[in-house]
Amino acid sequence: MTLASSAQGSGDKMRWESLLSSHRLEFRDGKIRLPEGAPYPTPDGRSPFQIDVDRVIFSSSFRRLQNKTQVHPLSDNDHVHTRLTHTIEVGSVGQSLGLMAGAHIVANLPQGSETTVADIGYMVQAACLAHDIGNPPFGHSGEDAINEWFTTSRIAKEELTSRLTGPELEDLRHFEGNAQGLRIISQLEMKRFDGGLNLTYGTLGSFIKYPRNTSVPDARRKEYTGLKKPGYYQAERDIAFAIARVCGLSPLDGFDGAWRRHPLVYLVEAADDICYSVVDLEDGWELGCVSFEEVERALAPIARHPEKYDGDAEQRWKDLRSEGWYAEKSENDRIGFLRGKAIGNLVKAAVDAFVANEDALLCGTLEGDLLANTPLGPHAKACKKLAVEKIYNAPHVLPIEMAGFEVINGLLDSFVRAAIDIDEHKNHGKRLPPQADRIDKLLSGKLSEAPDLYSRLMRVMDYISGMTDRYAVTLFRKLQGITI
Ligand SMILES: Nc1nc2c(ncn2[C@H]2C[C@H](O)[C@@H](COP(=O)(O)OP(=O)(O)OP(=O)(O)O)O2)c(=O)[nH]1
Repeated sequence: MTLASSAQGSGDKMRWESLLSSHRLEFRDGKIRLPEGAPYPTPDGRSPFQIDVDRVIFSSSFRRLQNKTQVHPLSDNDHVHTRLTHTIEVGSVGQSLGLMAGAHIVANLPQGSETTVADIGYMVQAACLAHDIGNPPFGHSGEDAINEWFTTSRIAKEELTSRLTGPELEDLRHFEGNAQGLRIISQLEMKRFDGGLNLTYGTLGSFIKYPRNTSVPDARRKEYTGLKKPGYYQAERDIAFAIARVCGLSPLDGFDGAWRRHPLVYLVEAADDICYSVVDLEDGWELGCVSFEEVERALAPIARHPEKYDGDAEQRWKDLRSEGWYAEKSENDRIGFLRGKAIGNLVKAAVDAFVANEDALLCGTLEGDLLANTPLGPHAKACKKLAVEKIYNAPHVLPIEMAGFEVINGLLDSFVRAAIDIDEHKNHGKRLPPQADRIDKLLSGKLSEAPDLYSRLMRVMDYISGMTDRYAVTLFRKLQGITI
């Protein structure tokens, strides 16, 4: 029996009334103030979750996604996706998923509930708009670079191991865009270290894709989808516990601070998967990594006649090619047609799977993600496989990712050195080296005002991971004396 299927009985079943909470994360005197009584009414008649959408969109971390890598770092082609265009698309698909699944959820809520279908659309959209907000420069290779530096660099091994606790070290060695995202929306943006964007618990619960900390051993990550990656750091432990408590997430037995996923996480995840499994192929074709025919063969079984789910994929591609109206279109138009149809069909299939598996979602027992539980799952998986084989490791991607690795290593060398020197200075009254002083000023004094070394290092991570690709390269060059 896997962990996913081990929740038993109605005692373990999560309840929509708590999962859709419109109470906001709030702090008083530096501590979380758990909600009491009814949520405050919104001042202007907007849905509380629409306010979440607006707060995420107007945050500076969201704006910086425009110059962060989706797949192709620092591309000269203005037509391929950045994290921002990807995020906007995920928000759009997420809203549709939320509205369609929301119609089913709201129809079955107890009488007197005020949650509307539109609320659920906004809730999923807000979580979608935030889903990549914690991504560092250079995408996944940026995450790898940070983790490798904190595991293998001389400074990390010789100077940090003895100064930090085990869980603190785990946070730094497992930098993860998802955990950083929670930190951004709940701590760093708007009200700094005072509840951040003050989002609703419903949106925060839908955002935490991996409701566990960085200390879960690698060997246990496969036991449940929600354990795959870290979703929060020690610094956000109280916030994660508050989200779990207010939303009523079921605890995962045998773990300290891990819970079953909020059911709407599955819609956020599906929106992300739907978008990138389709458009990464389109971008790959645009940049010459895959041929038009490869993309067409991959998308045709999803775009055409999805009701014939068991049909022969090859035959469906041939049927499509033989249709006169299609054959007359340009390749660009054909890609546009396939994209639109494929996304529409995947959305419908995901909503069907959500409704069919609602009980398992509320019990936290669904195995795998939502798309894997649809008849289109294998075709979506084939799209991802093609992207992994031919696009993510394309010849133009790898050298820039390697350069990104060097950039992040160089920045961490300088900034972590400064954080350690500032800590020594604070603890032993030593003279602050001039470079540490400059770096502290660059971060507006955030390193010297932090209470301890762990907090200083987290602020270094906030600064470096918040950089856009271009800013990281420019700053690195300056620090190396390449451009003054
Ligand atoms: N250049 C490059 N892009 C990648 C690589 N792996 C994934 N990507 C791209 C593909 C997608 O557009 C995007 C997200 O892919 P992932 O499967 O890693 O993310 P997923 O959303 O499942 O991760 P998450 O669970 O949200 O952390 O990043 C890689 O090795 N190289």
